[in-house]
Amino acid sequence: MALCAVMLQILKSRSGCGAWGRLLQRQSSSGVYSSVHAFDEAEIREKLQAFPGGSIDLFKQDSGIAVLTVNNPSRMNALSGGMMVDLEERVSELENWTDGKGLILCGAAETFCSGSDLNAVRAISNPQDGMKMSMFMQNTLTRLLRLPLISVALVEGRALGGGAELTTACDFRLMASDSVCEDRRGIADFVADIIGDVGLKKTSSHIKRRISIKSSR
Ligand SMILES: CCC(=O)SCCNC(=O)CCNC(=O)[C@H](O)C(C)(C)COP(=O)(O)OP(=O)(O)OC[C@H]1O[C@@H](n2cnc3c(N)ncnc32)[C@H](O)[C@@H]1OP(=O)(O)O
Repeated sequence: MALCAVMLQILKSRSGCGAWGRLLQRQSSSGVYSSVHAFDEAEIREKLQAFPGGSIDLFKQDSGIAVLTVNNPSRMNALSGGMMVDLEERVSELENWTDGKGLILCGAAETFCSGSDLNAVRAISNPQDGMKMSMFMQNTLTRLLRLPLISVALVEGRALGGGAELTTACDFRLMASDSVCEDRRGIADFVADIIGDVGLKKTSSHIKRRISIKSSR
């Protein structure tokens, strides 16, 4: 994978100095929602695990660069419930990786991610469970964004819906020339999905810049 090789070189050569060094000093922290918001993580984990399929694979290299792969090729790397739980666990692992410098987030089989698995989304049919799934993912993506690692989303093929959101949890997006990164629900929903209604009022400018990937293609 040529793009991946280029990113590895850039991360290896740049990490640990100047602005990059400052980025590395960011501290991991907890997500947005907790029991204060009536969020019961164990409950939603159990519900998500009822929708298995695919995996999120983490490969930590001795160089300090990790590769996180969204792996569900038969569904264009759609995120099943089990993969959402996997992602949270891989983020926890990265939060505890003291030797880490950089992270490449990519999809298997030369495509990025076609969003949430529509079978799981359809099955989670009531608004309460939908909200809990959204809170779970917002917590995970917030923690991914706050990792003290330089992170790059390597986009080949399609990054759609939740797949496009996933790219916004990285510091940078490197896109193949024929790749597509879009959310068909529109910018407002896109923002709301990432940070939620409460967070919307506090949207920081860097998040707004990330959203502009939709219109920049
Ligand atoms: C946060 C909210 C969200 O993320 S909602 C989900 C937003 N995403 C979408 O709406 C994308 C839905 N998928 C598509 O539009 C197409 O499958 C895309 C990705 C464009 C690929 O088209 P094409 O190259 O023709 O392949 P295909 O449709 O035959 O797909 C191959 C198999 O993969 C499956 N697949 C794809 N995406 C999903 C998905 N998000 N959830 C569940 N399954 C998905 C297709 O159903 C198809 O499966 P099968 O081979 O028919 O069994």
